[in-house]
Amino acid sequence: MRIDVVSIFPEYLAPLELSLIGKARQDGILDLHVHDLRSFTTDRHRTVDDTPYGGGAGMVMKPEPWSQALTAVAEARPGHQGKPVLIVPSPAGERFTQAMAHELAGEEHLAFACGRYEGIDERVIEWAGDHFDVRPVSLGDYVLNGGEVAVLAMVEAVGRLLPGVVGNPESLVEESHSDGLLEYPVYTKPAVWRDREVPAILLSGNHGKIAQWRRHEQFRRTSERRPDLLEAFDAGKLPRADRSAL
Ligand SMILES: COC(=O)c1cc2cc(CO)sc2[nH]1
Repeated sequence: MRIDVVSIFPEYLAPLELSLIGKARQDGILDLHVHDLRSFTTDRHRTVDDTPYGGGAGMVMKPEPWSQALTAVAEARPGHQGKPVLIVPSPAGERFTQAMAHELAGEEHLAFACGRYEGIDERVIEWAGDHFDVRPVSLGDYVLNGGEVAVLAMVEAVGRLLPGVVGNPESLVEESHSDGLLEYPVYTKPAVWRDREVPAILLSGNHGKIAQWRRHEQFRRTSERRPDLLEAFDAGKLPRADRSAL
């Protein structure tokens, strides 16, 4: 997978050189390029923003530098078929979910446009539709100062799903949201820690009972912390008898 990120703060993406994502880049699994939007300006001051039409506080990102940067990105991999996906982090975007992470992990080429200020001139989003599958995306119902932190999160969420990135692919199966529920609690040695014992079932060696206990805990946690997920969950997957534990 190729990933291109455009930002006025390219150094914000430095953490993507670390840990599993950094190793994926060294291993050639992930081909990540970060571009400074200002290198696509033509004026002496390398201007990327201006005042908003219609008034209001703050500044808006000018369209021309973005069109230059995104054209360069779209042309970066002429060999590959189809339009790259352009993710535009935005508080007004569709919600980023694990399902979307899985969907994006199947793409050949992802591009991320990191807005700052009050956002990017809307005409860029419209224009980009000729070159990209444009997806405004939000990490959640809160507002950051720019798209970079959202991109760090999304690149990690997507990158870790690529084959060869995490050591044991099994660990991707039983994690929160992989089956629509929150994950069960985990424990390790010592068996007793500060007078707190590990649930006895986990020491029983009875793998059927352990699996049942873990499933109960998934439903209990989801019911307590994210009832919205439970409503969305396909009730037919859990026999009624198991719900009695909730
Ligand atoms: C959860 O917040 C976000 O995903 C988010 C993305 C962006 C982009 C901004 C600059 O236009 S502010 C902002 N917040």
